[in-house]
Amino acid sequence: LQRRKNTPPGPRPLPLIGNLLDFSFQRLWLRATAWADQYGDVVYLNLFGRGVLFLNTLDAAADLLEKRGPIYSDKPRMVMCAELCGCENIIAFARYGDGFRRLRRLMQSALGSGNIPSYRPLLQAETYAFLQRLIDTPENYMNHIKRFSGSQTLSIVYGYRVTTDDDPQLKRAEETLDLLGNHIASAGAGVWLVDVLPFLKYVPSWLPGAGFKRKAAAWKTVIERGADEPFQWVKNSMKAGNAAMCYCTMLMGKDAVDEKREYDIKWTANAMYIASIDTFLTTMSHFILAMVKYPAAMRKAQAEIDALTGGRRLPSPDDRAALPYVEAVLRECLRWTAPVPLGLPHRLMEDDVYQGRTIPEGTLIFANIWRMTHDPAVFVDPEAFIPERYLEAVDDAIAKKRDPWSYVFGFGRRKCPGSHLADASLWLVMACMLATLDFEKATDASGATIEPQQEYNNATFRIPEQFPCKISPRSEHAMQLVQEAAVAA
Ligand code: HEM
Repeated sequence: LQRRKNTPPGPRPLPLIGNLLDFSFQRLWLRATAWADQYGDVVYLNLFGRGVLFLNTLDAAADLLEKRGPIYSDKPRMVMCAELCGCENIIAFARYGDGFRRLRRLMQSALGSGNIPSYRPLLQAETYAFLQRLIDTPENYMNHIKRFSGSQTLSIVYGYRVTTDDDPQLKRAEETLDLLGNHIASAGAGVWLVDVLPFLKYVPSWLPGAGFKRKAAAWKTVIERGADEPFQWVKNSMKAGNAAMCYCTMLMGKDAVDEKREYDIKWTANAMYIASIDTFLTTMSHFILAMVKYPAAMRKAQAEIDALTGGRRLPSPDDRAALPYVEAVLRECLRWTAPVPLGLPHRLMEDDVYQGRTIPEGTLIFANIWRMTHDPAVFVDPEAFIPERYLEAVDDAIAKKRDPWSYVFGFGRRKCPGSHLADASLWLVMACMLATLDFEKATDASGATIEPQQEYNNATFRIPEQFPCKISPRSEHAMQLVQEAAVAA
């Protein structure tokens, strides 16, 4: 049993199954945080003998995932998801090595902070269209956010503009996400029998009991189609000479690219839309929730914007430095939401020792981002939405611990490559929503206020179910500004 090897503290495992009974795959971040309170900064469990480690502080995550990055950046072998269903081409599932480094470099070259200004016109066009839809049918706000995250991503990645809710490329993106989240990765949190007994990969598909292979073959077709179709669309537009500036055209350049580079561009493009849709959905729906629950913060942010623009125009990215309270609202929103509360698991590549305890090779490492963003020692009243906490003067060490950018995007060599893009896009959409819309609690037929309830049914992202709320334009003039901007974009 792994406990005998002087592993870090954690709940006592049972023979063979280890800590299986301690786990809950729904809201695992809350369970992991309760373990942190009981056992400390680093907590170790095992599942059928395989180690699972939770890093509960910024220091522990930095010590291992960043300073010891060369051995903490691998991904677990996922036979069903990665090898049989073809997801190994998607960077978030790629094993650590040369192929992974190639994909990473490619993404960084197009998504580094220096490239973000070139995406501005696309971000603005998508933001204005989204505001218009919110004004027209506010009761469908969750669908509008979904459509915004999907169409913004298709536009940035492929230069493809979505014009209707049932757009075929949007449907394709949704199909891929549904397949990944609800089918391939749903069985026991993504673990299939073939992951435990990899030799099953070689059994013929027609054998009874090999249904997983037939499923995998069908799902692989869907995954590949999700990557091929939009990429082929960009290539055709490039040939026709009417391709828009986007991630793919930026990397394809004017000269012919070799087959390998083209393959890498296609799959990183695919990874981008998979990775951005649910994270945006989670963050933006929590933003609305925060505005509904904390109207004083909303009013303060609106007053700051009005003082700058005089209500005569929409805020633009150039206004950012002049709007410190709006900046604090964005930071608090990322902290309060913690969109990916346990990050994505890394795999330790060799035995390691930390704080005198052994961590065995193969251990899955989770950064407990939820705990870091809700640690009462760092954030007073962590459950409350308080943007003012970022405006206090504090020393550098505390400022780093309090800065959500230090952890909500993960750590080390696998840290989110889309963080600069997410930052620019979220700032713009939130500033424009604050400038033009009011968010309030809904009322029922008798006029009584309905308190929004948060329900979460996703194991990886904190996507809330739609909650009742009232969204309305701040004024006739605000409506007009949105309309003009949406038509002009
Ligand atoms: C609010 C928005 C977002 C949040 C909070 C977020 C957060 C994260 C986190 C926590 C990880 C795991 C990092 C780790 O393993 O340590 C990650 C990975 C990733 N993210 Fe994001 N993300 C966001 C938006 C985006 C966007 C817009 C893109 C694409 C343009 C993107 C692309 C990716 C990719 C490709 C990975 C996998 C990286 C790898 O395994 O090497 N993300 N993200």
